[in-house]
Amino acid sequence: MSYKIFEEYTQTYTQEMKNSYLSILNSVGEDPDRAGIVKTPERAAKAMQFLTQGYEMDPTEILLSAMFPEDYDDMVIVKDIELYSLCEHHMLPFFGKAHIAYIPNGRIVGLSKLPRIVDVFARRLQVQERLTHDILECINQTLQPKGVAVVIEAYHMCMMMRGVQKQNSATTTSGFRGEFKKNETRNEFLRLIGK
Ligand SMILES: Nc1nc2c(ncn2[C@@H]2O[C@H](COP(=O)(O)OP(=O)(O)OP(=O)(O)O)[C@@H](O)[C@H]2O)c(=O)[nH]1
Ligand SMILES: [Zn+2]
Repeated sequence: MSYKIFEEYTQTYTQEMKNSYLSILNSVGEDPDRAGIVKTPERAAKAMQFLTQGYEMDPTEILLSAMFPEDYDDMVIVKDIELYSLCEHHMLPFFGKAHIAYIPNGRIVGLSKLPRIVDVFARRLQVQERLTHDILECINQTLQPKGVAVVIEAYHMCMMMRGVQKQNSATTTSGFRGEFKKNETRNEFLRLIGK
């Protein structure tokens, strides 16, 4: 897509979202012309575009852009990667941390690319289980390591500020492929991330 077409597409999309937020303001009983919120439909549209920008990004391309041949074949762990996503049921935030490990199979990946792909998948409407598997499968299929593991711990605002209203219940999801299916390897990873 050329820059000009992309700009037009973004502007159309912003305008559509702006109108939607305008009608939400009306629906909640607000006066959309009130000074404090007159620009809110546009701000909210831009915020939502930011929070869902992952649909426009290609995580495979990100990993492929920084893969290097290397003989290291022990565990690589990047832990405590903060994430912010939106649950697809209520479009309310869920947030927490991802921990990722892999065992290289002749090549390594630039470390920053792991948090980058977490963001690509987190900045879409998600459920925590799918987010975990999206990250896991992307690394498994693109890097083809000897093993890969992903653990996500998150708090869901839809369970905190509404609905069941539980403030301290974190949800943990995990996925393991290859070598991490073995208890010994999996336990080493869980110990190193403090679980
Ligand atoms: N499995 C899973 N469920 C989620 C996630 N985020 C939100 N949910 C749940 O999605 C469910 C949607 O259930 P519904 O009964 O259709 O919606 P609801 O009436 O708003 O449910 P309550 O939240 O219980 O009030 C709720 O149980 C949420 O807690 C997630 O990442 N994974
Ligand atoms: Zn929800």
